[in-house]
Amino acid sequence: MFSTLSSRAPRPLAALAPRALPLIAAAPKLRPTVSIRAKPLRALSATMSTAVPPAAIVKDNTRPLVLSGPSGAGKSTLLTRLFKEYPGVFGFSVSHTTRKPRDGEVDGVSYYFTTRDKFQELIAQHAFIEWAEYSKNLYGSSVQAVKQVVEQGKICILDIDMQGVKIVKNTNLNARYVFVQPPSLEVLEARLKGRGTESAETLADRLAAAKAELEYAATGAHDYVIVNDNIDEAYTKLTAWIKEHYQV
Ligand SMILES: Nc1ncnc2c1ncn2[C@@H]1O[C@H](COP(=O)(O)OP(=O)(O)OP(=O)(O)O)[C@@H](O)[C@H]1O
Repeated sequence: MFSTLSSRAPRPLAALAPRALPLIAAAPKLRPTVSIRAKPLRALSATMSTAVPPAAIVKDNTRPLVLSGPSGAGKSTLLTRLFKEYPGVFGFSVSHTTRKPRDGEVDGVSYYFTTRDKFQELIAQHAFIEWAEYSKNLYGSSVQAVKQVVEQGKICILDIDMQGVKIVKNTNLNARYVFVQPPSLEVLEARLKGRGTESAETLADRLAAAKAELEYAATGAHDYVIVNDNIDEAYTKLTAWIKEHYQV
């Protein structure tokens, strides 16, 4: 039930989702079936002159931005750069935890500190986008906490995996979805090895999960896909897309 994939310290909205939560599969995108070449020229020009222009993109900072992709695809690298370039514009939601506060930690700022019973209640209410257990403590990211970031006037970023994406799609958060894709599974493996965070076992788990992530992305579940071959180019694509869809 609990995630065993992550050997790193938990961070907001980056933990793995519980496998037991209900999943909603995304529908594949439909392609138009009418060929304009079948029409006579006169009809074609009439169609072109009366064609409805594509709807303008509405910039809406209240829509959370979901960044997903296989572990090692480069999400953290891109987000670190984004937060640095646009201080105060983006925010992560505050996570819930059952661990005790450390010196200096403030409830509602560092974490929402909660009891195990209350946490279990929230799980039963499907309040979490993701939750997991690390070192006998529960950590979770709630839909409500995302809304609080939006209420503060920040663009809420969710760095989540496929299971989390499916859950967010089943909420009223009205998010936008960007997928960060590695150039290949071989390159992904090399990057994960290079990061030095994985044992042989977690590496194999992450690569298996990566295949499922790529298959899910191939269904057209995301609004935009960035292949992270070169990090500078990937970052330029991300910021260009953000400027098109958000007021930054
Ligand atoms: N375009 C790139 N070229 C080469 N190395 C890269 C590129 N993008 C990221 N990396 C490196 O790949 C490793 C994985 O990147 P990162 O930690 O950002 O992935 P992630 O998607 O956030 O993974 P996780 O979900 O496990 O946190 C890091 O060591 C990072 O420096």
